[in-house]
Amino acid sequence: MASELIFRGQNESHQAADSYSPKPPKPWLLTLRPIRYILREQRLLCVLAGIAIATVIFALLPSGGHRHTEPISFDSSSSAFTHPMRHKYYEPAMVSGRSTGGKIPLGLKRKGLRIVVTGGAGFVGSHLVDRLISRGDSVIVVDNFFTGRKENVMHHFKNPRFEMIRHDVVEPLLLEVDQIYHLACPASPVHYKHNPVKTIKTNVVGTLNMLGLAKRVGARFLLTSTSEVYGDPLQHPQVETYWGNVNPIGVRSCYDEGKRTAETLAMDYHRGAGVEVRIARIFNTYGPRMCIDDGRVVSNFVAQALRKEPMTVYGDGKQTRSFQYVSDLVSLSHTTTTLLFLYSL
Ligand SMILES: O=C(O)[C@H]1O[C@H](OP(=O)(O)OP(=O)(O)OC[C@H]2O[C@@H](n3ccc(=O)[nH]c3=O)[C@H](O)[C@@H]2O)[C@H](O)[C@@H](O)[C@@H]1O
Repeated sequence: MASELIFRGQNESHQAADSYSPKPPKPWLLTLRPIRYILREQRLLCVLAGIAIATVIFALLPSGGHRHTEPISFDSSSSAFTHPMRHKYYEPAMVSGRSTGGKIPLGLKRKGLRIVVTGGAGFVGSHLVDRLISRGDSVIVVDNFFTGRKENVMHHFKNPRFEMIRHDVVEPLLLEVDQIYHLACPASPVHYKHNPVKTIKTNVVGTLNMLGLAKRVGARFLLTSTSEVYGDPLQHPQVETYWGNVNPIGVRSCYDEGKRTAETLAMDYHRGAGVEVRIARIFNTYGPRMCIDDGRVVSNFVAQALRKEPMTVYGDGKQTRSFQYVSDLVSLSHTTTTLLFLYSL
């Protein structure tokens, strides 16, 4: 009995000890429980979520805190940190029409633009490349060397801001650039009549490819057109609103109509796809690096004069042209890219 009593007593005390009376649950512990579970069991998920949150935070923060705020004037007596600095600093974004990005400490020079010059090894193109490089831009020359020559740009070969690609614009090309100067095409009658199909293909397909590139990367586009879009003009001098008098089936049509189509394409990409385009109608240009066998009147006359040969005047000699020196053209083309839509040079 005693043992029974003892046993019962033990049993009772055990029961008393076992009788579970939970503490009132803390509500915040209940909410933490699933989080603790996720932290313990889904570590990979947590790491990924952390990365995503950090990415969102860094993307929302401005990359250069001072860029979207008023410049801080460290010393009211000094103008060095006030508006002139901001003006200088904002300039590249305005020129390219979009931000050049990156964190640039105050006081550093503006970042140059990345520019592709098709036909950049040619007579006009190489002078344009000189101008862009001296301005501080990075230039990629694309040329198939049909009329262009490496010698025209070889003085830039050691410059890290210069690159050259042997490429025919008739084939597509993908480059990350801010601006496209599209000059590639034989411009002398001797050259373009030599291969008319290639000439019109360069003007149409080549321009299409370069405009496609401009659209894709958001680059500003300059088309170098020609006075030949006026054909045999009935109006003198030709104003930009004059539509011309062009023979669509003549021996010069590959160039004349090719450039007219190139202009149409440029304006359609502008209206239809929002590409920023400029068109420069270039007249008869002369200057250093012009090919001696260019076939145009200035090079012919100079070459004949140097050889002490008689100068050949075609027709009755009463025809007129507008002539310009290449450096004048290059500085105007550069202005045109910044300012105008259509410009007869
Ligand atoms: O002046 C222009 O706007 C255009 O010049 C050239 O076209 P073209 O007018 O035929 O240029 P040139 O070959 O230099 O001829 C100019 C004039 O001089 C004459 N000429 C040319 C060469 C020559 O040895 N002798 C000569 O009398 C031509 O018959 C023509 O009337 C180019 O095809 C275009 O790219 C350019 O835009």
